[in-house]
Amino acid sequence: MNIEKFQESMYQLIVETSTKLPKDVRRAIRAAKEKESSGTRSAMSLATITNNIKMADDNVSPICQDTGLPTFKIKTPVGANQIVMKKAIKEAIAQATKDGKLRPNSVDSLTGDNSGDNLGEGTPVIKFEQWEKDYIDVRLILKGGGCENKNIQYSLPAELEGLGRAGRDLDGIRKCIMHSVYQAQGQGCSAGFIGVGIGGDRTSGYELAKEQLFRSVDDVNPNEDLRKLEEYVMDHANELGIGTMGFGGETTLLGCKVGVINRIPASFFVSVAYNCWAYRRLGVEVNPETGEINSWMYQEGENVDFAAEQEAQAQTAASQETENRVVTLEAPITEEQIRELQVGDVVKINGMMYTGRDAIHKYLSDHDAPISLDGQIIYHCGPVMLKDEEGKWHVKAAGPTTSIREEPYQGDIMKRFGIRAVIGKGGMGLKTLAALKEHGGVYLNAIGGAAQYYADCIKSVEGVDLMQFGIPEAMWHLKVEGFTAVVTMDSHGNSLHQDVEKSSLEKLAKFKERVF
Ligand SMILES: O=C(O)C[C@H](O)C(=O)O
Ligand code: SF4
Repeated sequence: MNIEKFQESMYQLIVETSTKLPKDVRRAIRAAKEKESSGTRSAMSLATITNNIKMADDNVSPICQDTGLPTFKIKTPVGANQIVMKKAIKEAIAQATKDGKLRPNSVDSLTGDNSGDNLGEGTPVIKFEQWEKDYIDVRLILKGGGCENKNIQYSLPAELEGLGRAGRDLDGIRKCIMHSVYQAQGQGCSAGFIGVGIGGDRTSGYELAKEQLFRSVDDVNPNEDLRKLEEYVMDHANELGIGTMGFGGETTLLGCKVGVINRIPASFFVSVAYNCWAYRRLGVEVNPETGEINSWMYQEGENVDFAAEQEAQAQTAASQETENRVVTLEAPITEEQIRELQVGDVVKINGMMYTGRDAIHKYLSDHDAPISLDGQIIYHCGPVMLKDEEGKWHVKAAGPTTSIREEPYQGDIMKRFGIRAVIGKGGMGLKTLAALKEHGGVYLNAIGGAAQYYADCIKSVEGVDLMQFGIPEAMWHLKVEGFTAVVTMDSHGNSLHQDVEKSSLEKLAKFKERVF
């Protein structure tokens, strides 16, 4: 095979997957958008999401800054050399990382060192299988960490919150799936897609669940029981009211695909792979002699380019036609300014903010801050950054990361350094809520996955500290303009996340009765 050409084809596949959502996913997102009434938080979030999809198309830049753990599934004709193919894929991955199409995401689990090129022990994942056909089928999924953390595996029989007993039958499986959507709340950047694997052991069950994410959103399950189950879940999961980003709303789930394999008598696993709206998976058919792409997969049917939606959003933003109050903030922020904010307010930020995520929060819990954070804003974000020839940094993608991971540290750090606002996504817990009240702080929810939209709000990179933690984990000093987020936890003890969790649990309990 022409291996240079094959490497080029793999590079194309990687770039396309990271920057362009497949057609079936776009249609599902458009349908969700059409269901939300205008002016609501969910409608505003979906408008930002569709705008972001269009920006990623135009900029050929990552849809979301978390480009995940690249996972390749490859089927080859007998005799194809898998060793050289693997090497070419790794080189294509390193090149795409260098070009800012992938974030350096491969981290040594013991030392925390980022390899910088996405290559390392176990990354990327490349799985081969042989088949009788005469072409190579390569599929790629870039599934980010936030939604991966919301995967869940049930061992039946089980006692489920809100739903009671789930037994070893189709109805027990139904309960697990409904519960999996509930437990994800908005933290996996809902509205999401789920792949479900019934049976197997813990490993093959999860494998099967992930495999389902390679199915087309609008296919029909050939197994009659599973078809009914998928339809049931799609009909009812949205009644949980979790909505986009967990803001409450009409659409919580965009797709549900279920597969089944045999199990052994003692084990009965239901494994769920949760994928965010930024459902980046594509595939190509490759000629095994020339290494060229014969055709692209998931490209049937209508394409939605979201150009009209982007236009409409520009008009809405201009007239600020939202049912919420819009407040402009610029750091340093005073306690009085924070105390005025209420859950539901839309905040537009100008001026400085500092990124800080997992490594920084751990570091700040027992070190001094490299700069004064008094009155400042911390952004839970691990951006994609590129350095130009003059050594100047540029932001290529910069959406929020899941905030709940910082729950053990956040409140103490805000109090100790005088931080007034944190921006992230998915909300935080009771410890942080209490600290916000005591200290006078606010939690702002940005739209998860909207990495192009937020990169555009960042006007310059003014500096960086703690680079030893690697690009996603360093503390970037960012100057922003018109950076929009929603107050979802205020200094008066209110939390939209807590409210949505409570109401969705009540709604979940409605699905307790046997259906199958
Ligand atoms: O690592 C990130 O940038 C985000 C992550 O995918 C998340 O959803 O929390
Ligand atoms: S930030 Fe959200 S959209 Fe991006 S990978 Fe994480 S879960 Fe997905």
